[in-house]
Amino acid sequence: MLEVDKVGIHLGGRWLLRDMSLTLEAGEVVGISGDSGVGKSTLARMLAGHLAPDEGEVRYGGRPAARRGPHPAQLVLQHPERAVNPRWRIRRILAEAGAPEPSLLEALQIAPSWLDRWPLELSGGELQRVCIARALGPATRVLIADEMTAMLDALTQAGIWRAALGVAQERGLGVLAISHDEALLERICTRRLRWEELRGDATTVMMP
Ligand SMILES: Nc1ncnc2c1ncn2[C@@H]1O[C@H](COP(=O)(O)OP(=O)(O)OP(=O)(O)O)[C@@H](O)[C@H]1O
Repeated sequence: MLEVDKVGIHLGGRWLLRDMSLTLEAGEVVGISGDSGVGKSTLARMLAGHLAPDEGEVRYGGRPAARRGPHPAQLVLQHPERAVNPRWRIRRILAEAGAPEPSLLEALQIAPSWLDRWPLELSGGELQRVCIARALGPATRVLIADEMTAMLDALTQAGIWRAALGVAQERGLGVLAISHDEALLERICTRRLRWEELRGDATTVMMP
């Protein structure tokens, strides 16, 4: 599904990431945790095709992502308001990934009445559901959640993860969850990795 093979990223005159490897199988929910500033978000951006690696290779289903068309790995960030155009109505934001399936909107509990609103007219949790729906277009194989629910209360956080993991499981997607919230990762992940384990002789930590 996803193979990260000894990738490195050189930014700001230094190697920010080097010799990082990781595999993610269909249906897995892999959690990555690590100290602040080590490069987790940079790795997430690279996996979603926002940044090219300076060495190594990332493969999706055995080959690099196609240059055209939707990227197979889609990234959802912590702040949904920074991930949408504030001058677009929700309907148009969702349409960036093609017309969303009504069943997807239902699974994420996106009310039809939201579609004609502006981003500012939704709560943070509601707007994050929209961003997740946009990330779960038909071509998506991997969902990368970078502190996806960090700013939300526990109840909203649980509801959003339940919905996102339900869709991921139904479609056999791989999920990479990056978070400082150890309790959350323990709840949702099938496998966990500490940042140090992505380097060189990686070993995995299996969760019960
Ligand atoms: N374009 C860039 N040029 C130079 N340095 C950068 C660039 N982008 C990020 N960095 C630096 O790379 C380091 C890693 O940033 P990143 O956001 O990936 O860390 P992180 O592990 O996700 O941190 P946190 O857990 O605090 O979110 C930081 O020191 C950041 O300042």
